Amino acid sequence: MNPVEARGISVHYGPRVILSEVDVSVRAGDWLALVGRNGCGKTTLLRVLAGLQRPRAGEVRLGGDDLRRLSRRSVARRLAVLPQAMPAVPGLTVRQLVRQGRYAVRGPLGMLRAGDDEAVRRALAETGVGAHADTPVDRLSGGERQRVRLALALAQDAPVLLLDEPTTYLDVRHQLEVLDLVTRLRAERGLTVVAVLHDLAQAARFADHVLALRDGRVHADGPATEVVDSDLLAEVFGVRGRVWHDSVTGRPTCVYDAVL
Ligand SMILES: Nc1ncnc2c1ncn2[C@@H]1O[C@H](COP(=O)(O)OP(=O)(O)OP(=O)(O)O)[C@@H](O)[C@H]1O
Repeated sequence: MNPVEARGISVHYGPRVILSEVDVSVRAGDWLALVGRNGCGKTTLLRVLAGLQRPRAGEVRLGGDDLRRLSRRSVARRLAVLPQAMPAVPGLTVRQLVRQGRYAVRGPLGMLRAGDDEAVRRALAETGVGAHADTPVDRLSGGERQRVRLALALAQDAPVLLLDEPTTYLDVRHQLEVLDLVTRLRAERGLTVVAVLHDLAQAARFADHVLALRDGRVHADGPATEVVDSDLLAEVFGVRGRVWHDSVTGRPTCVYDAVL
């Protein structure tokens, strides 16, 4: 049973069709990257998979169970979402924020237990922000904040991680740091990852599978090593570029040459 499966997802905003009959299938332990131009519906699809948005048509199944029949808390035990933005509460410390991940699992009136503190401690340590546990989040750098966001999602101890543009606003070093961290956590925790990524080169390097959206439909879906090529660059992003397979990693590498 796949941890995440979606069939025939359609989303409309008024007369605008954002997604049309989109299928998504993510196997346990897999990393799927959602790619496509700005505004093509990547975030919308991620929100549908997370149960944060109801599609007009289609269904999502988590581990074989219909998402519509699962409680919010039960969904939180199966998947955690790293959102594009975090609530800006002045003075809120890193530990206080990351603890919210446990409330997602327990519910707003749920009492936290000893195991919850351990889950928070582990999430802080794994993301390298333990030293900042008592620092207000608003005093951290962008790179540190992104790791705190990841810690917040990890504190849920869910087997599936949904990431919405985890590298936005980060310099190239911090982008790699976050993607390396996700790679490591995925191996250590056996996580399944679905990530919206803006950069096709990063998707090709880090993800096993790539699903490219175009005009609200799935334009390509398959192993990164097979799907990412210069045709995809041209058809999905409107960019002329070169793609070759790195001799060391075997992964596709992209260079962007010109706008088509
Ligand atoms: N609540 C809404 N009401 C109307 N239109 C919306 C709403 N939310 C999103 N849209 C539109 O739906 C389209 C898809 O948005 P979405 O955020 O899913 O795209 P995206 O591929 O994630 O974009 P980006 O790469 O720029 O983040 C966009 O054109 C957006 O303007």
